[in-house]
Parts: sequence; structure tokens; C-alpha cells
Amino acid sequence: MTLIIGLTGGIASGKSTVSNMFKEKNITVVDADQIARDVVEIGKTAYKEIVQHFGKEILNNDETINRAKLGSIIFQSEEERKILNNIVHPEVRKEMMSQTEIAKENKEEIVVLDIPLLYESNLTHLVHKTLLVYVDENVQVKRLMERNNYTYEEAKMRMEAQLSLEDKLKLVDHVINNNGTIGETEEQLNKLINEWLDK
Ligand SMILES: CC(C)(COP(=O)(O)OP(=O)(O)OC[C@H]1O[C@@H](n2cnc3c(N)ncnc32)[C@H](O)[C@@H]1O)[C@@H](O)C(=O)NCCC(=O)NCCS
Ligand SMILES: Nc1ncnc2c1ncn2[C@@H]1O[C@H](COP(=O)(O)OP(=O)(O)OP(=O)(O)O)[C@@H](O)[C@H]1O
Repeated sequence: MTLIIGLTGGIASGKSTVSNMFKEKNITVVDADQIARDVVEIGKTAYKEIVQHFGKEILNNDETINRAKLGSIIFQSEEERKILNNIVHPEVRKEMMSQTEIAKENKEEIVVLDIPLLYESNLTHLVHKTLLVYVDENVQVKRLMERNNYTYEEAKMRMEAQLSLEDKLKLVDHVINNNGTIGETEEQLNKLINEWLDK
């Protein structure tokens, strides 16, 4: 049976870092952020609905979605965020389920669903075990500000659009603490994979 792991975290907690480690070990990762990008490509249903609601102001010159502009709207307003989520999330869910089915048909031992909003969107029924990439809040703000060149306020606003990592800690099956070095993170991941494969 394929073991389905739900990988989650908070913005800039290190999910992509861990998901890349899974990929390097040839473990399939179904990436919700990537799918959320694919389903809003020009001409797709979600793209049309986004332009219809948010207007052409959120488009770049080449008509692709200006993600920074759309982000600044939806992270400032819960109402607008819900509208965007309602457009994008059903499409993301469909595609994630179909990619997971393929991994199951291929009898892969482990498949990882990388879902930032695993708890916020109540998607835990899709997975057997959950794994949180955790960092302290001060580390999270600092890494987010550095990675995205955000001000402190911009970073905090995005973090506040999600359940806190402290709250997620109480809900998950497994935790990787990513406050330390990348090497320390990989060591924790290796241990977990061995546990799952019962080595
Ligand atoms: C608002 C958008 C255009 C901003 O794009 P941008 O390239 O700046 O960010 P990116 O997509 O890489 O997301 C970065 C992180 O932001 C957080 N985030 C994204 N969307 C949301 C949301 N609706 N609510 C809370 N956190 C979110 C996640 O932690 C995600 O990993 C984009 O995030 C988006 O389309 N969001 C809606 C779809 C969604 O919920 N995606 C997240 C997983 S399905
Ligand atoms: N252990 C670490 N030590 C130092 N920097 C790290 C560590 N882990 C991740 N980072 C850095 O922190 C930032 C956030 O990490 P990453 O992009 O993996 O987070 P994420 O959870 O995938 O973010 P998002 O939710 O925005 O997609 C990146 O710039 C990354 O290089």
C-alpha cells in the first residue's frame, strides 16, 4: 500500500526545502503551490474567473497574472482571500488527487502531498500521516523577509493568513524542526523515512 504523507508548514518555514529532499530521494511530491500556479495559466477556467472578479488591473503586460499584485490584495483582506481560494482550491484538489492516484497505481511506497493549507482547508482526509516543517516565529519572519524582500509588516500579514505553526504543532503526527542547519533537517527526515519504511 502506498503511504500518503501530508507535508505542511507555514509560509517560509522550509516546506520546499524538505520537499526537494524527498524528490532527491526519488519520492514523488505532489506540490499544491505548483499546481495552484498551473491552474491559473492564461485561458484556464480559474484564470478567467480571477480576471472576472479582480479585474484586468491584476494582469501583467503579457496578460499573465501579476502574483505580487494579487497577493497584496488577498493577504490584506480575508474576504478577497476566500474568493480567490474558492476559485483556485477546487481545481488544485482535483489535480492533486489525480497525481496521487498515478503514484498509487505505480505502487510507489511513499507519496508526499505538499500542502501549505493542509489544516486550514481541512484536507487531512487525503493523507495517512501528517508532517510539519516547524520553525520558531522569529526565524520564520526573518527568512520570509529575506527571501521575498518583504517588510516586517508584509511578512506578518502573510503569516497571519494561516494557522500559526504553534497551533499546527498540536495537530500533526510528525515534526521536523527546521531552526537549525539544512544538514540537521535532512537527518531528521532520513530518520522518519526509515521509520515509515520500517527499516
Ligand atoms: C496570492 C498568490 C497569487 C501569491 O503568489 P506568490 O507567487 O507570491 O506566492 P506562492 O503562490 O508561491 O505562495 C507562497 C506561500 O503563500 C502562502 N499562501 C498562498 N496562498 C495562500 C492563501 N490563500 N492563504 C494563506 N496562505 C497562502 C502559502 O504558504 C504558500 O506556500 C498565490 O499564492 C495564490 O494564487 N494563492 C491562492 C492559492 C493558494 O491557496 N495556494 C496555496 C496552496 S493551494
Ligand atoms: N535550515 C535552514 N537554514 C537556513 N535557511 C533556510 C533553512 N531552511 C530553509 N531556509 C531558507 O528559508 C527560506 C524559506 O524556505 P522554503 O522556501 O523552503 O520555505 P517554504 O515553506 O517552502 O515557503 P513557502 O510557503 O513560501 O513556499 C528560503 O529562502 C530557504 O532557502
